[in-house]
Amino acid sequence: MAHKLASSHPAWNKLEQLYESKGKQINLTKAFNEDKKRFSTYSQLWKSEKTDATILLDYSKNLIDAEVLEALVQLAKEAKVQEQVDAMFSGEHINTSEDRSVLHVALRDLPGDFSINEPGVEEVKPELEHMKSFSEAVRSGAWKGYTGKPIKSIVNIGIGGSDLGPVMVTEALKPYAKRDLDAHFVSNIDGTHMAETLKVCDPETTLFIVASKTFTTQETITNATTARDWFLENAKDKAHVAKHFVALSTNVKAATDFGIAKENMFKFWDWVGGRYSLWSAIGLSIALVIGFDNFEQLLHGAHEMDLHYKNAKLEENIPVLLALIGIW
Ligand SMILES: O=P(O)(O)OC[C@H]1O[C@@H](O)[C@@H](O)[C@@H](O)[C@@H]1O
Repeated sequence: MAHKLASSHPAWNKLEQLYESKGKQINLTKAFNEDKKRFSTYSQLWKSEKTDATILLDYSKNLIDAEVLEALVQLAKEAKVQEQVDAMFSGEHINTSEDRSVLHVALRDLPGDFSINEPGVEEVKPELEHMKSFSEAVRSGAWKGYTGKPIKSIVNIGIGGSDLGPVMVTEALKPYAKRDLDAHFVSNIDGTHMAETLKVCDPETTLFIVASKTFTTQETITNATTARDWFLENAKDKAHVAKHFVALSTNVKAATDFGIAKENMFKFWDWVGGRYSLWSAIGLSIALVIGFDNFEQLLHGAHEMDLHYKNAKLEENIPVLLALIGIW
């Protein structure tokens, strides 16, 4: 599908005119005083159909009025947003720069609502099963380090999408965390980040998670090599690496060359963009910290929002409204 600049659509001109004629003078205090229903007009309560979760989207405090909102929705129509959404869910290659599908929504479609036909989608559930058995073994203490002790610290080594998503979710969901399992995230190429982390870790009880879609990212491979050298200084025998290093990657060959055992690899697919990868095997650190059942709940919640995004009309579509207001 050909992409056009947003500014090439007629609604863009309309928005520019609206901004000049009144948009830049919209005053919130005045707007609320003049319209007692402003909050209810420009807010939306989303309710889950499966749980008691609700999300209140309050966009009444943005500098918009009915005419601006209408022009923004018109822009979405002219840009064929709905068609693009449908193209994404049907596996079309909307990632035109890499000529790939964009199917992170398949990672959380556990009920199979979207019937996505793309190689790899059928592997999502077996991979989740692998994450479940592994994370449960580590959390219960059944998974033992090379001297027979249970794991006490995990260190996720990754950068960009292979770091930020898990960092954000484990922080946000801290109340669900297993408190006797320390989680560290090392992303920085500055050796201090790894050195300071290793100071508080014990090689006998530390699990390293090398998270890299490509497994070629310089920062991550450098940090992973530092971690492996540190580990082997203590453990001596390379055979022990299998108990302390796992890989999350689409590049099985490079992870094997690094020395990761096949059964310690958690894979995902090239249709998972880096910035959306926390829902894939990249989320292993999340499952370890909050437990696999909670990780699965996270996937279910995201899937419900995917259903809303796919099915709600543009005027009531929470992600679309937020994106449009972002443009304004
Ligand atoms: O997961 P890997 O392949 O190590 O990439 C890590 C990060 O690298 C950056 O350069 C960007 O491409 C990010 O989108 C990506 O998440």
